Amino acid sequence: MPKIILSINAGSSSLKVSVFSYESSTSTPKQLAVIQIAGLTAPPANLSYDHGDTHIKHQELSNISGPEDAYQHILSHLISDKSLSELNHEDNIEFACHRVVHGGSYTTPVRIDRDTYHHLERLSDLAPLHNAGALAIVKAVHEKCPKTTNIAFFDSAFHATLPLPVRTYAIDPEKAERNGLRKYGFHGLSYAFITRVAAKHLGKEVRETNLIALHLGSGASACCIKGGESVDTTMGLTPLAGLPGATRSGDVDPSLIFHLTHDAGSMAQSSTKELHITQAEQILNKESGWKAMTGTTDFGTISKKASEGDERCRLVVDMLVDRIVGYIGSYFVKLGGEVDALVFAGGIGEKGADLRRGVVERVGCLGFEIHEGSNREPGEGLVVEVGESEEGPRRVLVVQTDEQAEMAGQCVRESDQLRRPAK
Ligand SMILES: Nc1ncnc2c1ncn2[C@@H]1O[C@H](COP(=O)(O)OP(=O)(O)O)[C@@H](O)[C@H]1O
Ligand SMILES: CC(=O)OP(=O)(O)O
Ligand SMILES: [Mg+2]
Repeated sequence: MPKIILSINAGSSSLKVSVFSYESSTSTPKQLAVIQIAGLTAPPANLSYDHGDTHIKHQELSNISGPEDAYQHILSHLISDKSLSELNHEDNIEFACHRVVHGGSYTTPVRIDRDTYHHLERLSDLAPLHNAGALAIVKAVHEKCPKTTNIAFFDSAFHATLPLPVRTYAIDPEKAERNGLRKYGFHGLSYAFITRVAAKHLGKEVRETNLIALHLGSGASACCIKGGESVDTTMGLTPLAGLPGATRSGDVDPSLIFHLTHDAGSMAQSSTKELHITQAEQILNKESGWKAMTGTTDFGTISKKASEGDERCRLVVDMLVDRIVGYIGSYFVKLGGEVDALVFAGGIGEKGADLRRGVVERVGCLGFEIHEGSNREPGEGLVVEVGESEEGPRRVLVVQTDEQAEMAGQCVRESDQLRRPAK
């Protein structure tokens, strides 16, 4: 009887769940269904579902107010789908894999027990848009599916290889050490997936592969990958640093916040007993980014309006391109010019042809060149070439990144170990 894995990805604007089956720890997990509720930050939320012959796209949902609600809805949907016979009861789920954005000092997946749960709870303040939602779902799985083993996979783990000078902030070293104040980096499950599939596509070993990878979704980041390992990334102590996002400012002068509000340090209304968010964090994480500049979090709409002459939308697109090319330049230097490919991924990276063209044109001086036809219509496939040159260095790729598949793959490989409670 195949075993079932539910792979749960709580992003800042969406909840994505993939259902996998597997036979043994040496087999490849088989994807059975993918279900997603998007638009959590821009109601109404909408559901998409793909399983066998059932394809639901953008079915509007009312009464979904957050990731926990979204999870309950997804679980009932999966269980009531009679054609998904492998999952007709909660007890069928052996593992639930949870994408937890901030893992602090954890560098490998961990089985979630009472201790790890409380440890992760304490990290929630560092990733206020993410960890709390993921933990609410862990709780829901624990209550609804008591036979399921919960495993946390960390977005920060891929960046455990960041060199000391890169991960160090120029602050008091003792205070930094005591409080864990350093660059962690995020979107690591996505970068691990991207590195593996891009290396395979390029016909190289992972340990020989150098990439400049861009994960551009509601949260956006870039990563410099040398010999298959992260050597720099744009997010920092929290996912706020680096590129701007849907509701995040990205990098600003740290003093700016004191000019934007007079009570930066007081607790925001959205704070709860479990989660402490200051006004400063609330404004920079939830009330900034392109939502603040254009009124929408949907970059597809912004991009379209920009091409129709809307000045604010044009500014948002140009600003994002400006920040991205700055990081590409920096990472190109860090890789000594030895770059196998520039990779676009995440909702915007995968769907935003105009943005890809804008970025690649600006880094033309480094030898990258877009192929207009394949960029417009990238075609199907996990890895697609959109650059002019399809051999040699300076390739431009679009990767359909899949954080859920990354977790399921790791879970299967380590299933014998993960099944056992920690000593
Ligand atoms: N056609 C499009 N062009 C550019 N961006 C798009 C398009 N369609 C969707 N997007 C953007 O993709 C983003 C969602 O990306 P995704 O990686 O799924 O997000 P999350 O951060 O929630 O995981 C949204 O900001 C959405 O606006
Ligand atoms: C870390 C992060 O920003 O994740 P997401 O893009 O899914 O919001
Ligand atoms: Mg995401």
